[in-house]
Amino acid sequence: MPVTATMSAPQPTQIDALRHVKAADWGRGLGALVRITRMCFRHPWQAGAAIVATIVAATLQLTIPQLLGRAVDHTQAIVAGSGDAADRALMTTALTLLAVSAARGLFTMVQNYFGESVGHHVGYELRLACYEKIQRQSFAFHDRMHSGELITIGMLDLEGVRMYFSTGFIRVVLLSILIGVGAWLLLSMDVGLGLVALSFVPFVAWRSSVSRLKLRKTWLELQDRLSVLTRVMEENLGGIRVVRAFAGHRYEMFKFDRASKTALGLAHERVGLRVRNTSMMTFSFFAAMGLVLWIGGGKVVSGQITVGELASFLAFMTILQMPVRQLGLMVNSFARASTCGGRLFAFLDLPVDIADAPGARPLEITDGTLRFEGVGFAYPDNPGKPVLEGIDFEVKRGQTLGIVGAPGSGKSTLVHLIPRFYDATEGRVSLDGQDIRKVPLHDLRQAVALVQQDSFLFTTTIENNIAYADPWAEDKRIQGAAASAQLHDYILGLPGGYGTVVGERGVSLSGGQRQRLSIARTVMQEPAVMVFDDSTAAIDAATEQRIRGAMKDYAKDRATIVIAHRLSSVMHADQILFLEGGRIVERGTHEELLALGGRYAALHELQVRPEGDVLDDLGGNGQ
Ligand SMILES: Nc1ncnc2c1ncn2[C@@H]1O[C@H](COP(=O)(O)OP(=O)(O)OP(=O)(O)O)[C@@H](O)[C@H]1O
Repeated sequence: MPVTATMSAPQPTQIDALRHVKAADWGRGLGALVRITRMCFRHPWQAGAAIVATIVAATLQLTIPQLLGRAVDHTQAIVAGSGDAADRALMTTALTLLAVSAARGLFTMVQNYFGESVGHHVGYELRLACYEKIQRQSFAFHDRMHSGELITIGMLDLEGVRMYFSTGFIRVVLLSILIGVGAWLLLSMDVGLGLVALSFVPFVAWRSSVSRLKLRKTWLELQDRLSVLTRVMEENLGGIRVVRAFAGHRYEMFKFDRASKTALGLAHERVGLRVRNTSMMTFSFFAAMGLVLWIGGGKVVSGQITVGELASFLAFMTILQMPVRQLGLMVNSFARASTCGGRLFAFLDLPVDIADAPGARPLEITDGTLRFEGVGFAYPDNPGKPVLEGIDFEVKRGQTLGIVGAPGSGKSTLVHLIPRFYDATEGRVSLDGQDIRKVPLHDLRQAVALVQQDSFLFTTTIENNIAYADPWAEDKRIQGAAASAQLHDYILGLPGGYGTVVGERGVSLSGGQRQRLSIARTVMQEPAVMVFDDSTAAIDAATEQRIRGAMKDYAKDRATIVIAHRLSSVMHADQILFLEGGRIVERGTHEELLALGGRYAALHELQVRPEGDVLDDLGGNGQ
């Protein structure tokens, strides 16, 4: 009975929403900040130590201006001839100042160390979670999400979240104490002068926050540009052969230059903004300082305050200047963490559509029979257009099923349903009677091996590439698998033998050698169902036959599916399916299909008869 898939795939709209997480999404941003803060406090010792150290360091820092003021007054007393008592007082104050500065340095060190440490722990946990999510997401997700975008989330967004604790949270504690208590101390010394001394604070705090938010906006745009640049570069490197073959370097340079120019423009804008704001903030600070000197000087002359108290005011202002300027950094850190965290968590929270069903029972292989019953499938981005319809077949252990059909007829899609790269949208796929959606994915993928069209190789030794499914396999087994794939002698001829490292994406091997290496890798897996998806296209017919001969015994223990455009690759199969527009339009053995005189027979005719004869039949003679 047809079963309709019920699991919820990440909908295209969810992926688009993730792509467009904006700074203005306050609800999501606030949620992200709460979540990051909770993650930070999952390391209570480090977080607690950082907060306590921050409070102590800030308190110590606030005593410095008062000590300085006192030292100035003692010095004045010495100058006025107050004698030994003033001398001793100056010495004590100087030593206290030294001790307070050293202690403050020490606590700042503890604050930085543990603050960073919390960030690194959170970064580590999120990095693993991201990587795991990427591994678990379905092909449907990866079809829609470019790898450059995933790298941006996993690297840049993660960095924004990682920095939050030390540059955002801890800074709130530090700035609250420094600005709050500092302002109170200033005002309690002299309200009028205190207000003048603090006059630069609102302006600098406002400028710093506004400019940081503007810088943040340009940073987000820059990040978008950088992600485009990464994508262009990644595609260029991946398709370097196509670029060279088509002499496409000028066009590639044009694309890269266009993206780089926008990034350069944004970088200039950012520098301009920063320089303007720094100058304005510095000016307002020194203007306030000038006023304090002017008014405070008058008060000293009139005897309302001492020189030491005036010095304290100036020292307080200097100490306050930095944290007030850093308000912008703090605001930026919050804004960055909320957007980056919003996007990161939106990604981490996306549903995984292809996953173990609740209560999945272990897969039990008995007869090794694969069955498709009324299977239909449509890709998620085009649900109204089925790519497969009404697919029924059965293939047993020891049997071979051949699949042929024009490009785009749905052959690869069909076999991608077996290891659940995608889930059928109609009907049922079963292995030994067990619905493949109801068994653990790990069991299923161990039982199904797929040699794909694109034979991807890891940048490691040939031996490691072959033994990917079983890294602890004995050399004998690895060499046996290579021999079945007709690759053993070739590997022995290489300078490093099985230890030869194949280059990035296996570029140092030819297409046919790469395909044979993928076949050897699949042989190592010892699956119940083995699928060759046009994986001998780059191998000559004679070698392919030798591979088939060498794998005869091996094939007895498993069901084999072979997709091929070359009919000699499938004519030996127990059953051949001819696909057209996602439907099986013919089925039978090679002989039966030839006798039928339909599409398969026509294709056979095309492949075995000389080209001239075929063109004659088609109404042309090739002239
Ligand atoms: N990831 C995808 N997302 C959306 N549509 C897809 C995707 N992959 C394939 N298609 C579409 O599904 C149809 C069947 O493609 P499929 O790759 O299964 O054909 P095929 O018979 O294996 O072709 P070929 O012989 O060229 O490998 C095609 O129309 C293709 O455009």
